[in-house]
Amino acid sequence: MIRFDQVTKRYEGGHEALSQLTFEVAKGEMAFVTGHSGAGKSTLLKLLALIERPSHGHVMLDGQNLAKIGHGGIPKLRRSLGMVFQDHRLLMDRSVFANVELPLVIGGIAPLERGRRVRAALEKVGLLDYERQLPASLSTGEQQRVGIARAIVAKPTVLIADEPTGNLDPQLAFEIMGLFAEFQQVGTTVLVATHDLPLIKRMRKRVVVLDHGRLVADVSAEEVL
Ligand SMILES: Nc1ncnc2c1ncn2[C@@H]1O[C@H](COP(=O)(O)OP(=O)(O)OP(=O)(O)O)[C@@H](O)[C@H]1O
Repeated sequence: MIRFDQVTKRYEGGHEALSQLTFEVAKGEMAFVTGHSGAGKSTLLKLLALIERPSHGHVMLDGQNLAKIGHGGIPKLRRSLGMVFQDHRLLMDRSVFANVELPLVIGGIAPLERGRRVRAALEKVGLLDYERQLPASLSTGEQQRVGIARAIVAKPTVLIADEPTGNLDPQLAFEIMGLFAEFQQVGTTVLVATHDLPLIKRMRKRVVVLDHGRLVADVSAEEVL
């Protein structure tokens, strides 16, 4: 489903954020990407979302070489790829419903169908009763769940998340990760970047470890102690 083939990313100024990175994530698998600050975790996810492009090598998503997707193809790619960020990036002056609905509006989905899908997404994250509220009236954990509902509302085949639990206490973080694991259970491929090792250990999923842009360990779910 996801394949990095000898991927190097060098930012302007010569810094190499990823060096000859090769790994695969199978369809329906859930994996963590971890490593020190600056190891290249966010860069890896940005290449998948076409926020950045590799300097060398190929990134494949669902059998498609991302290098072949031009600017015009990016919205379509982003509909098959749900993205969750640490700072959830919600529109604070719009209701929870409107925030979650946004990808469907952009995708040209009809209003009736939008309502159905938004409520299904809010139900999955346990926020069905919150649709009329503004994000500011919700707790940090609830706001993060709105961000997750928005990421999954268009039923993406792949879900990527960059430090999605960074601001949350350990129990809330575990619950949010549990949500990602539930999406995996219904067939979504999930890739989560985090430096939270205790949380990774609790989840018992595959772990890809980066160090200065290089893959230094790839630990299967069964091997996680
Ligand atoms: N737009 C950019 N321009 C130049 N250098 C960048 C850019 N984005 C990231 N870098 C550099 O690339 C390296 C990898 O950064 P990246 O954000 O991918 O790491 P990370 O593992 O996600 O770190 P963190 O855990 O702190 O978020 C770092 O040295 C960073 O300074």
